[in-house]
Amino acid sequence: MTLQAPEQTVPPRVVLLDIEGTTLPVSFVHNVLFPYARKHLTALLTERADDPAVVRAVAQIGELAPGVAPAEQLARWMDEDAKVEPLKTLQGLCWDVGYRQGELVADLYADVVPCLRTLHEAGIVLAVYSSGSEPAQRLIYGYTEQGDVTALFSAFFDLRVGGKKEAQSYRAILAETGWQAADVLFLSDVEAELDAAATAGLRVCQIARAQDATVPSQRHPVAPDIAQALARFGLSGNGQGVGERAASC
Ligand SMILES: CSCCC(=O)C(=O)COP(=O)(O)O
Ligand SMILES: [Mg+2]
Repeated sequence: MTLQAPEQTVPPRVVLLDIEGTTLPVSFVHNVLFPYARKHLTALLTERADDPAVVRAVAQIGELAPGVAPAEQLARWMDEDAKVEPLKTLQGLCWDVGYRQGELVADLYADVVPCLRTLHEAGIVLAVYSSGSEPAQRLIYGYTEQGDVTALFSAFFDLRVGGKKEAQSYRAILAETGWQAADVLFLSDVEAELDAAATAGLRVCQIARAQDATVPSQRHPVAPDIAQALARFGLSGNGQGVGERAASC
């Protein structure tokens, strides 16, 4: 049997989680969520033109793409899978209707909820960092097959703090929360995001899901699921060396 040493002896106090490709299959985002938003976005722009969130998003589109019709610019961004705030805000508004009407239910990976529940009970702080808007993140965890699990999370970060491939965004999260960089473990499937988080001093591990065919990182620790990532960082079920923060997933 091969024993793998934990990445560091002191386990993290905070686990910061990406969504797409980490807790939720990429296919759910690209084959369910994005098409749903694409289908409903144009109607949303007209039917909710007075909604302050829509007004603000349309104004942002005007600043980012002057002279382009909002619906046209949104279509371009969706084609490119651009991570821009007004698109993410408006997609979130579309999904809000879909979840409330029972048309959408977040298809989280099976290991996610049991694992996060155990961590939460062990006193580990859980937080989300996704390009999807904070309301969209809350919807995902509010409408899962296992029910509403948003209470497991202490904080939700979106593009308000910056892009996920920028080290400055992770520094902004640390500044806002007061967390120490070395206490935070960031889990993501995207190597460039891990690079940025590591540059800001966070501990990182790639989640390389077989279902998503994630290409394993050559630069960072890699695990096939969240439970095995946590075990690498001393948050495993055997409790060795992690005291009250021991977690079993
Ligand atoms: C939070 S809802 C859907 C995710 C999304 O809109 C997206 O662009 C994926 O972003 P991530 O940062 O989670 O890869
Ligand atoms: Mg991801």
